[in-house]
Amino acid sequence: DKFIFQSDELPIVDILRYFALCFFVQYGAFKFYRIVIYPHFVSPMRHLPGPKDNHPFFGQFLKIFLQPSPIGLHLKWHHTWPDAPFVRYLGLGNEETLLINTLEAHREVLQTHCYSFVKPEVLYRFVGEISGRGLLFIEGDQHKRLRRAMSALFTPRALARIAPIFLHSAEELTAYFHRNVDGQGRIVIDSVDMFSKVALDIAGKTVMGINMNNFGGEEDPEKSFRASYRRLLQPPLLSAIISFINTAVPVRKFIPLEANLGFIRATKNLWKLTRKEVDQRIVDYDRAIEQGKPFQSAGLEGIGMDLLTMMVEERNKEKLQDLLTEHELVEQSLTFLAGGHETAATTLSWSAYILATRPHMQDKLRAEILHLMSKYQGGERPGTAEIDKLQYLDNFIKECLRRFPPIVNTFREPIEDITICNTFIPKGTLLYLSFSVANRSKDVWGPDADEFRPERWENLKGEAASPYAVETFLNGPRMCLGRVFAMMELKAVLMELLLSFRILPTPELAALGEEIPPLENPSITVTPKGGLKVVLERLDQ
Ligand code: HEM
Repeated sequence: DKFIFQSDELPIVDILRYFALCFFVQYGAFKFYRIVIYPHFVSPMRHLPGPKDNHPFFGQFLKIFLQPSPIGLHLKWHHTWPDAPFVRYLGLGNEETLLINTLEAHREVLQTHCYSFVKPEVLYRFVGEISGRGLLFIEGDQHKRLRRAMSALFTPRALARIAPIFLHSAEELTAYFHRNVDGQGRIVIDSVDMFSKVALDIAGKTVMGINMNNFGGEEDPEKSFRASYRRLLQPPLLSAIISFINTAVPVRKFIPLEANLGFIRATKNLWKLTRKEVDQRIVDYDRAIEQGKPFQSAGLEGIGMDLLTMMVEERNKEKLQDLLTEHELVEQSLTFLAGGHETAATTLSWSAYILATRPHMQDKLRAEILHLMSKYQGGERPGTAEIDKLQYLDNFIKECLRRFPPIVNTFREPIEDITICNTFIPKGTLLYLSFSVANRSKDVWGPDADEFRPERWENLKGEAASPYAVETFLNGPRMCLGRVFAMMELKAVLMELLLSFRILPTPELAALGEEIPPLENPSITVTPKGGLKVVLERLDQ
């Protein structure tokens, strides 16, 4: 009996062992092929130009993060092979990655063959946890449909309903500075932290019609939007490292360290807070309509209209309940909040840095604004259409967005084998788009591409006149939907600030001269390392 029992059992155990062994041998052989053999001896892209000093397993992955700047290595490769449409390098596990390198290659990927590319999962793991899937991550026909619906919120008419909020918030900001100046009419601010608060305050009002009150009151670290975003966007080093590893290998769920758990808690909190607002808005909006009253978000005090309410309006008007489900409204609100606030904040801190270190630009900008203001009296402010006509302000912000694009990079991946600029790219290859590479090409912008020169926008020539010469908002069907919105916001804040305050460098900043401050790395945004302090001095001082 014993013998029969054993002979029945053994084959199952043996079979399992055999399968396990086969699985591991095959997996090991496959990984060996993908990591060692394929990229070096088989890949059709192996002869493309690119760095060859690869680590046997990490490729260039570690080097990118050990640089003093998150954009340095890609810029260096661009300058080494300026004419190559793509620069090939190896990432973690020798994954082949193509840096989109020339203007033509950008146009082909983003416009001509836009829908042959999707955003890879790696990008979702990079920002999607914070921004939600929303319009940013939806693909193909679904994207076309949602984009059409969302575009209704960004027409000039729709933006005119939102714009007064920018001016109002900018006035609130300067009032806050006035209240907090010292006896000499000065206040030292960390522009990174301060503008992050400002931009989130504006996003709270314009996206969801709520007052996040980032300039006053107690902050509950577990509950406020601000605390959650700060935890996610300015994470402790270990948390940032885990996030970067998570983009390559999805390990987030398996790391029980506090640095990771804090990230997960902050993300959950953002979703919870946003869902609460969306659910409430749908109820309040429907109630107002039933009662025949126009709906107005409580946080806006009648100043303007927010995107969430406009989405609910649009969903009712156009019968879009299948497209704009409650879940979709949450995702979309998160996309607008995340997409709009840290980007604008980063641009404002770089603007403050430039204005503090280049006083002649500040004087010129203020003179232009004061000239416009001379037409208005008694605290009255021009509308956004008038502000938009300020040519130097426009050039200044465009140059800021060109020279300091706030986002480090984005990714694409072809959904089929494709040939772009005579380069065969197999399905699933990772394409890396560096905003700084696109915006700072010397071939396009000339030898002074790295200099900050607003005047260059007065007379764009040759390739610099192409929309693809600046990719800060991207181009083509997946271009940023909030571009005009963002420009209005930036102009309103800078205008108000320059009307009341002189921006001066701190002694540390003055010591840097025109040298660019060091940057955070790793980071999603191009942000000065450890913040960037400037002094604001009342103009009447
Ligand atoms: C300086 C400010 C901003 C910058 C630099 C910026 C940049 C970008 C970039 C580069 C993309 C494309 C990402 C990709 O496809 O990989 C994008 C997409 C998007 N942005 Fe912005 N953005 C800014 C402000 C805003 C604002 C204020 C909003 C909304 C209130 C917004 C909403 C969106 C949306 C909805 C998309 C997805 C578009 C689509 O895929 O169809 N952005 N943005």
